[in-house]
Amino acid sequence: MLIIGIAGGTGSGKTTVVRKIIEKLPQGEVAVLPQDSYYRDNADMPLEERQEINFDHPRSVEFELLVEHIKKLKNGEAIDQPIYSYLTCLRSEETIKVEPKEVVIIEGILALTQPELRDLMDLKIFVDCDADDRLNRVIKRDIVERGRSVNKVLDRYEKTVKPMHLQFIEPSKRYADIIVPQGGNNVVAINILTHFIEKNLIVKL
Ligand SMILES: Nc1ncnc2c1ncn2[C@@H]1O[C@H](COP(=O)(O)OP(=O)(O)O)[C@@H](O)[C@H]1O
Ligand SMILES: O=c1ccn([C@@H]2O[C@H](COP(=O)(O)O)[C@@H](O)[C@H]2O)c(=O)[nH]1
Repeated sequence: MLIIGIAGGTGSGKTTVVRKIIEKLPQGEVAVLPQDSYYRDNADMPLEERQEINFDHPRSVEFELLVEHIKKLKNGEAIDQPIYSYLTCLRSEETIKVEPKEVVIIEGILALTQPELRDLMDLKIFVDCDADDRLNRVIKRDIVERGRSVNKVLDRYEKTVKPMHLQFIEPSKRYADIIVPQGGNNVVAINILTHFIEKNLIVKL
């Protein structure tokens, strides 16, 4: 099993890079563990309070469960991956059964900040993108997909997203084996990564 970590700021293009890598690999070879699925369940808090949580701080994510799940997959066991909603800021009662695959991708803003998680990764990638481009994309995306207003997105960006990016995410770039500028648009980087993964699969089979 090849375990790949893909980190980078919000809106940097992590999900797009993952999608483009998967498209190029044989079907059914890849399992994706999005860090966002592991946001802690704060069902005991009212919605207004949940919406004020600092979701860009490592303590907001149940990394213990993510690490446990990766270890299980490595051990050949299936996992029940949580489902998280950005609209309600809650975990669903349902889960997704994820079977062990030849390639496991862990994708998320804080994926390279945790030593125990990094130690499980065979390849660490940081998707790099200018802050103004990321903010531009996040405004558009959060209005359409996450039920936010422009003011709400800008307010969160100033209060938590930007400071946490500078404190935790940007410094985690030093742990990356490969830094990918221009995210999903970087055809050369996507091809290099895909070839690396394919080569490792052939060696392991
Ligand atoms: N190179 C790009 N140019 C313009 N928009 C992009 C680009 N890459 C991603 N996007 C868009 O920006 C948003 C965030 O991209 P995404 O890949 O989900 O980033 P992340 O997973 O890092 O938050 C999505 O709506 C996506 O379609
Ligand atoms: O309920 C939530 C939980 C998280 N967020 C924000 O999402 C981004 C990380 O997701 P990406 O897909 O990598 O952009 C992070 O900045 C959190 O603040 C949210 O808006 N609502």
